[in-house]
Amino acid sequence: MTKPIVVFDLDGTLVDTAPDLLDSLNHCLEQSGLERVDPVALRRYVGQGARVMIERAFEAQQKQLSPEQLDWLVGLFLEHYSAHMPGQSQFFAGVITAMDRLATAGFMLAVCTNKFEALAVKLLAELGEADRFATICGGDTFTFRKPDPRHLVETILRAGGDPARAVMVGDSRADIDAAKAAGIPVIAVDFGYTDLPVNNFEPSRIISHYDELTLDMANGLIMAAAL
Ligand SMILES: O=C(O)COP(=O)(O)O
Ligand SMILES: [Mg+2]
Repeated sequence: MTKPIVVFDLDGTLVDTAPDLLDSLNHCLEQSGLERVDPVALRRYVGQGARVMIERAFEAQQKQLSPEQLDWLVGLFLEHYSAHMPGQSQFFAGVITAMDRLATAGFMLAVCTNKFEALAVKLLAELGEADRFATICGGDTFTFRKPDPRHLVETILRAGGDPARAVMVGDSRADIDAAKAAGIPVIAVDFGYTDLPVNNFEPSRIISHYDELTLDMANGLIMAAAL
């Protein structure tokens, strides 16, 4: 039988990337003559990739943004973010041990993120963990991205997994909505980047630390989904 799979979101779920996203976003805003944003505001802008993050920051300051200027800023963001990687970004507490536990028990692991694929691969490689994932799919890997359920389903298929034996772990509405629309159970972490608390989006489970992501939890969710 196909191995079961756990698919992780990246920003705010696997890795605490906020300080570096904030630095690079503020670099872009400064270059455009806008005010810098703080870590609290950043949580409202992250989740749909860099392009949307920049658009949201402009909207919040009621500043116009032409398509050409947005393209230029996305390029500037990529250049700055990529050059400073891995910066201050770190895996969340307990997640490496949790992934070890899952892999030892026969689970495949994958990443489904709205970050650009190249940035996600580079970040995980620089943190020394890219090889443990069967696949790393970004917001530009397909023609659709979370909350579109196909982003998650296609990630699972690319990893060689079965969507009927899968669990998603995420921090935002996009993750939870994608998983629910795909009929895949979803564990939400409550320490990630979201403006509203994750319980509003009704995930299958909520955890506050990766010690709570046990084999029983993952197996139980897959079994319940099959009923
Ligand atoms: O960078 C973003 O905006 C979103 O990235 P995530 O899907 O890994 O949370
Ligand atoms: Mg996230």
